[in-house]
Amino acid sequence: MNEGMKTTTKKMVKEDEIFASCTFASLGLHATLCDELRDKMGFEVPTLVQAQAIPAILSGRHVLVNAATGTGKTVAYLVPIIHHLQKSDRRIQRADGTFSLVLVPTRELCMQVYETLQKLLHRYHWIVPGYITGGESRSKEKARLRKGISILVATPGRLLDHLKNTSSFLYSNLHWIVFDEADRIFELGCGKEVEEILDHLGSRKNIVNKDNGTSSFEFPQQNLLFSATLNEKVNCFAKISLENPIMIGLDAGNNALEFQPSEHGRFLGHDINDEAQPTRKEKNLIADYKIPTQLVQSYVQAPCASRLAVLFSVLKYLFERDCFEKTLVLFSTCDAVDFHYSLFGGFKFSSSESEPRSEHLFLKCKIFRLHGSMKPEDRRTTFQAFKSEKLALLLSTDIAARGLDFPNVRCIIQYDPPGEAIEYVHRVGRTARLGERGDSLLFLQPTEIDYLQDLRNHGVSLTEYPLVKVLDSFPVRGRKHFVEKFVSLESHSWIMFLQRAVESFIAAEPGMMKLAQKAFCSWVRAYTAHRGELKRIFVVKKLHLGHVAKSFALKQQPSVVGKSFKKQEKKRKRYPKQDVSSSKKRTL
Ligand SMILES: Nc1ncnc2c1ncn2[C@@H]1O[C@H](COP(=O)(O)OP(=O)(O)OP(=O)(O)O)[C@@H](O)[C@H]1O
Repeated sequence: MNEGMKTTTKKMVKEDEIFASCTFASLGLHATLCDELRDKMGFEVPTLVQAQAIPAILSGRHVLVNAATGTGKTVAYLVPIIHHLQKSDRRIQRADGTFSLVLVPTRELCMQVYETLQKLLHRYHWIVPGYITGGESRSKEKARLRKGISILVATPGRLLDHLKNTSSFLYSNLHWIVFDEADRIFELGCGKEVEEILDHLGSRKNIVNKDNGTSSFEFPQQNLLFSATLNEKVNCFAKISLENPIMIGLDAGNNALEFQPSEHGRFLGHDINDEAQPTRKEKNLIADYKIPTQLVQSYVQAPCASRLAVLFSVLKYLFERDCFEKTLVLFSTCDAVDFHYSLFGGFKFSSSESEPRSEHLFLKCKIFRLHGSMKPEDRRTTFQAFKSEKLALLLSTDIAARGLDFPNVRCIIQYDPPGEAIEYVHRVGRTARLGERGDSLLFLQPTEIDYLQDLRNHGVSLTEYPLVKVLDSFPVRGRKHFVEKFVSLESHSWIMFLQRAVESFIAAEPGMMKLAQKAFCSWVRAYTAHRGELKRIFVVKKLHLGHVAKSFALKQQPSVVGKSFKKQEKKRKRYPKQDVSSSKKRTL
């Protein structure tokens, strides 16, 4: 382990691989905005992607940006929009309604973009930022929309709701539509919503433009697509919605992607949910993923029955020996997050069984949890608290996997593997941001090891984490143990000792037992939801339910689990597609 995370985190990136050798002013931005970037945000020079994207957006062309996680894409699209709005001949007013729409896939990302906007607009009180997102009070949102929001950040579902039901929402001046995390927006079943949104915006725009051409910009409406990963749906959407776009961050070969001539602003009549077969060129576009070069990526091979004890040990090691600042652990379901949150927060332990009074909390760091079934208020509090903590652990579903910018997260642990390799990229992208150091650790069971090949196919390779050294560093019953010959993880004395202690803790706490059983059921359900090619790697039939039970510190597999699992399997066979998408949504 010492050789693992600790030494590898020294892998650093050179400044000129992240930052450009020019100034914000030289990109054509207004002097006041440059001051704002320096004084309010602390940004002295643009990042490489900002140096490319800002002039491109200022030029009025459609833009598609593909850049690694944590390279400053948010500012890259917000700043040119603010530049145009602040220099408009006639000061824009709230009564003018919405000029720019930023679509994002999650509530947390919505808040994050909104906060950045607030800072950037500090000196431009007449440009009003706002957000609308699921889980908030509709009537308060309606009131805000009625007053007028110049730059609106929104999640697709709630935006569509207001487009249909809030007559006072004025968007006849809409000039920019930004798709942040574009590929994610088109996944999660949002593709249809996006199409409907564009339908509303497109048709209304035509009608209003006929009556009053209030647009004060010299170029037509701009569409901007941003993501660290692209997929076929984005390609398909880009082809029909971007006219003669500037493409940034696509390799020379990929730039050859042929864009069909399209009527400007034409979004409709093309179903972006169609499983269109990508052409060879489009396949090239999604072949290799951009991962921060300084990120150190490892995997650990842990048999199912020992997974929990391994996770516990790695976390203890990270916080106590390596003094990692912040760590994010990703799970496949909300129930799994709840279970581990309660367990990690309550599990006390003594390394000597004969002295139970010397028990102390096993993990001594602050622990947070984040998932889609929490109340919006709790989600917001966690999000803010984890941001400002110096040393903490966040347990989350994939809700934290995209776009979120938590400072000083040093390690990402994927306890449950992601689905598509694309998700792997975004998950690990929560660390090693903007040239900072970072580590990631992917848990795999021995039966899942082919997943590494799937990642390699996308140019992502991982090294094995030196687990045994970590385990050997923990004393059992007050004594250091030295394993002469390593047989198997399950028979490692520390793992056996810890597993027994956790199982006894769960057995003695009825509340914990319930959480464990619930988490178990949904974990198995989520496992069945792996799609396409990945079904070959994450084979449900290979799961040993007794061992899975152990990974939730249950001494045996509860009968209810077996029934639920069989029912789920039956349902899956009957409605394969429907089941997959609904499971995928539920996990957030
Ligand atoms: N020019 C700059 N100088 C210094 N810091 C910057 C600059 N631009 C952006 N940042 C900071 O870099 C971090 C990453 O930015 P941002 O969240 O926009 O990245 P991203 O590319 O959108 O990442 P992801 O793909 O994960 O969404 C943020 O903390 C942001 O404040």
